[in-house]
Amino acid sequence: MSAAAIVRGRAWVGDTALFAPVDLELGTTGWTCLLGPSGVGKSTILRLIAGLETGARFEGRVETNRPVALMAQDPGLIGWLDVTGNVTLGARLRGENPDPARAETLIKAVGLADRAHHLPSNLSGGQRQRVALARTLFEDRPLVLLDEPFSALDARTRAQMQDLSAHLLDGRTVLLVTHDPAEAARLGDRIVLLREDGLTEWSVPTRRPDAAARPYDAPEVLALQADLMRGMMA
Ligand SMILES: Nc1ncnc2c1ncn2[C@@H]1O[C@H](COP(=O)(O)OP(=O)(O)OP(=O)(O)O)[C@@H](O)[C@H]1O
Repeated sequence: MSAAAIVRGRAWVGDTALFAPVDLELGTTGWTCLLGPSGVGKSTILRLIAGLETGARFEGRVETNRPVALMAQDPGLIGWLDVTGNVTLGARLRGENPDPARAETLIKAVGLADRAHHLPSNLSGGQRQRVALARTLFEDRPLVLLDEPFSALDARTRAQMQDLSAHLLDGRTVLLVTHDPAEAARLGDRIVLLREDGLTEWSVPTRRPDAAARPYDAPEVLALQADLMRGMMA
């Protein structure tokens, strides 16, 4: 299997079809942005790839051939661990000795250096989301699934975290679920829209620079954003 992940099939919740047959193949590198209306099944696709329980019945084929990190919508932080403890949780659960310097660098990179020893209850929603992002980046996996990872962030911080993620996840396979056409226009090497009738591949006219998000104010990015918005409104 040359792809990093494959999802082929359809899903039901109870007797109701969630989406028509989908055929999604993720390459060995690059960002695929998945957009679509609320409740259509985007998180379900991520959870299927991650091998986790979903609320849906899936008939088809799911394959992955590399270690996965999933950042779910809910940051899922452990309340009695501080920021550093949460960022290094996965490594510690696996019985590894997490590299403190790497954790510190990532915590600084997400703008939380002065919060490293705070508990989640003392953080804002956006700060908690950045802890979850740092934890996902700390996992250092070749296949990374991000479910609305920047949704709680202000516009400036969101752009900064998009830049950081594009840089740190360069060369990985990333599947990003987002509701934000501007985000997809900055980050997508591929953009796919999921609707009840299945997946539609969106044309992405410009190549994304290596290890960088597209500039948020570039005319071609604004045009792609508008085009996506029109597609989502249709
Ligand atoms: N644990 C569950 N049990 C039953 N139904 C569920 C469960 N989780 C999700 N669903 C249903 O499955 C459908 C798809 O949910 P999913 O979270 O995949 O949608 P989504 O496209 O990611 O939505 P959003 O953009 O709002 O996050 C929804 O109708 C939801 O109500």
